[in-house]
Amino acid sequence: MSQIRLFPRKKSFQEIIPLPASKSESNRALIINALAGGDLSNLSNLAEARDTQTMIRLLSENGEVADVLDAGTTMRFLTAYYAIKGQPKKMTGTPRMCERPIGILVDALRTLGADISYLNQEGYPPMQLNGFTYAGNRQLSIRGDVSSQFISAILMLAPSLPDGLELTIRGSLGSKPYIEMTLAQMRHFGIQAEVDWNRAMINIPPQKYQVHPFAVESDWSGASYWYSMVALSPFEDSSLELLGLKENSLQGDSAIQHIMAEMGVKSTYTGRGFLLTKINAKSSLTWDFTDCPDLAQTICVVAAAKNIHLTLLGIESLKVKETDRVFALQQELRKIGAQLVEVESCLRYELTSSKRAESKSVPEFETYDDHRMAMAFAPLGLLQEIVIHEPGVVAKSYPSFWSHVDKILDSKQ
Ligand SMILES: O=C(O)C1=C[C@@H](OP(=O)(O)O)[C@@H](O)[C@H](O)C1
Ligand SMILES: C=C(OP(=O)(O)O)C(=O)O
Repeated sequence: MSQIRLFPRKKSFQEIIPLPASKSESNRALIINALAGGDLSNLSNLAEARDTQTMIRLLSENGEVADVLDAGTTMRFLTAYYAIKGQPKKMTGTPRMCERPIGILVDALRTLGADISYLNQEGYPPMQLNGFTYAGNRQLSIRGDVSSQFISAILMLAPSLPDGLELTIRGSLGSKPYIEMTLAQMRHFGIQAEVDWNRAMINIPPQKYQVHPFAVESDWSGASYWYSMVALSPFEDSSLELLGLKENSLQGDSAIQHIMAEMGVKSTYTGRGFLLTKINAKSSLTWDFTDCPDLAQTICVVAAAKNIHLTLLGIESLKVKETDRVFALQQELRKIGAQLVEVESCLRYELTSSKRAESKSVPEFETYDDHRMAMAFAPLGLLQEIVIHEPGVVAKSYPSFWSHVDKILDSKQ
């Protein structure tokens, strides 16, 4: 079993972090650019994330099997891409990927004319894509409460359908900023869409994508762990400058600026990114994570370590991500004396922590095959020696994470 041991340096830090690029923007850019007929040189600053590197590899291969490993966007976006292109393909991934739902996307693709069969369990990968015969339906209704990735996947293909698409989103909608990111990137490549959020309708006439150069922004989800570092540093003059973040981002996780303003970090735009400095934190906070589910782990760990009473809303989608993140958080937060409790079935959780005692024993954190468990707990290494198991999980979104951590913490693999 591999592990990394982190030790506090007991002094302040002032460092520059060259953040990695966003895998969400990269994976959209790759699909859209492929649909536009552009080559890879058109896209700059593509993510080093394994999820993106897997997407690049699969788009360049002509094999019968697409194994996406544990990449949700890669699975959902490529399923729609190959299905509507009529490309026969077996879609598969890690055992966990085969437990993550895909039935809503498959049903929508079947309505449009895709021939898809499940190879194991109905509603879950692996699937066999057998071809596409357009069914003539330009109207499609899709549930929005399980994963926005199904909607993004369909939207990117919509301009290529013979009649375009009128998409209605049913029920509550999670991760909406990711859908807005999809539409913004489509717009960048020349696509006009009519969006009526009041009626939850998106109308996309049939159109051709135009090849335009696209530069991927740094990753705001990855930035969140550096916000934690500043929030948890015991030294008032600790600061970090995060490079490559835009003042007006397409990424919903840029909300970390506002959450952390309440938890002790001020963000100042520098023209090439953001400077993070320490300010006072509130003693309690309620946040709705419906729009930014990937920030929930980051925020839980900081709240637990700083004894901030946290009420979490909108975290139900966490159960179907890389792991059941609610369960994983409950198990690991206990090790620093914090309790994450469901108080209203799936709707509201409370995080409370007893005063964090400097424990004699070194806490060891499991990572559940989830990059965000490793990265969310790492900042605790500023407060005491800790161990993180299977640190290699970070490769999914942020392969250079530990080398960046070396700038402010001592470590031993
Ligand atoms: O579209 C995207 O790039 C993503 C959407 C979100 O998933 P859900 O829509 O399933 O919440 C997010 O959690 C994931 O990391 C990336
Ligand atoms: C949920 C995530 O990714 P995906 O769904 O694309 O696997 C994530 O990166 O936190």
